Amino acid sequence: MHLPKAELHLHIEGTLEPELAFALAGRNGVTLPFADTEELRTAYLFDGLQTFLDLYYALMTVLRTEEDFEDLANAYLTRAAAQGVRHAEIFFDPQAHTARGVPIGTVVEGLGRALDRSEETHGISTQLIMCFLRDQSAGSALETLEAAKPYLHRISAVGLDSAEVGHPPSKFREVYEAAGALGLRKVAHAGEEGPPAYIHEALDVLGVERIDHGLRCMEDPDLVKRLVADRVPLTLCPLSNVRLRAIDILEEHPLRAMMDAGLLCTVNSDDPAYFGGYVGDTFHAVHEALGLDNEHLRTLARNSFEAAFLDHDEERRARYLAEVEAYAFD
Ligand code: HPA
Ligand SMILES: [Zn+2]
Repeated sequence: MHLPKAELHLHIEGTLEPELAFALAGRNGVTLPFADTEELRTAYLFDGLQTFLDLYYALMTVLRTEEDFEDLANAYLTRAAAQGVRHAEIFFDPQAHTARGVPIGTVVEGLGRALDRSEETHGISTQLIMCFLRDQSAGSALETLEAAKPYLHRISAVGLDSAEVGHPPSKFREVYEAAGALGLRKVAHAGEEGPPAYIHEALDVLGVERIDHGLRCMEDPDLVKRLVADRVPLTLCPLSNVRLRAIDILEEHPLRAMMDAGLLCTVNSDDPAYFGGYVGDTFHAVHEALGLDNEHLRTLARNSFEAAFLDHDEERRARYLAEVEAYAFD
């Protein structure tokens, strides 16, 4: 679907398609524990976040050089452009690479090579969001922020991802304070598998401006009231929720109820190489499964630009919003 939109919840490592994974494995002399792309695809049956993460971390061992990260980002941007993405705020997981001996500079500079040319090549403006792995220690997150200091000109925000349950946002209070003091903006995954209390904590303790997922807010009516009143954006990922078994089938996704409740919902792809669709595919899927009409879809696109970190460039935001209003559905 070509409706102009911003993608605000996208893990660049989650865009690693099997074909590129095998190509990079060949280029870098890495042996994958799968014979071919077909055998790899059969591993894509997840029973929750952890089984997905195990494969996600295993596969990214093929990413080693700046060129690899550049190729990965270019492949994503090419697909995103074909699906109407005009602005992308892209997560990356530095600890997943530094733990394997790949320096953070290789990751950021490699991605940067693609992002620097993105507007010209793909017509997509971009930002980078550096995520801390919440199942690693708070000390490791602080070390990661320290290691990122030479590259902060390329990073606009910090985020929090990986295995959620048992790793509440409050564990990362100190590193979020430090990130805020460095002028970085703040988001966090919360309420994907974790309870609504984690969403409260992400807001109250970490001071985040957006909640990534936030699906489970619907269990807490007072929290919903708060998110509505404060217009806190939620970056929902419906196809991810189905594949990771947060909900059984897309037809049961609460997106429509969440929009009706007045929540500032956006729709995103999360890890599109693993979850069966890029963001335009996701818009199409919720249109079909939830009976969302064109005006619902336009609202989702409008919300994506409202929730984007474009405060330093309101002219650009206004231009994108005008594109949304002018879009003619076929
Ligand atoms: O959906 C996700 N949730 C948490 N961590 C992640 N890391 C990549 N994708 C995800
Ligand atoms: Zn995510």
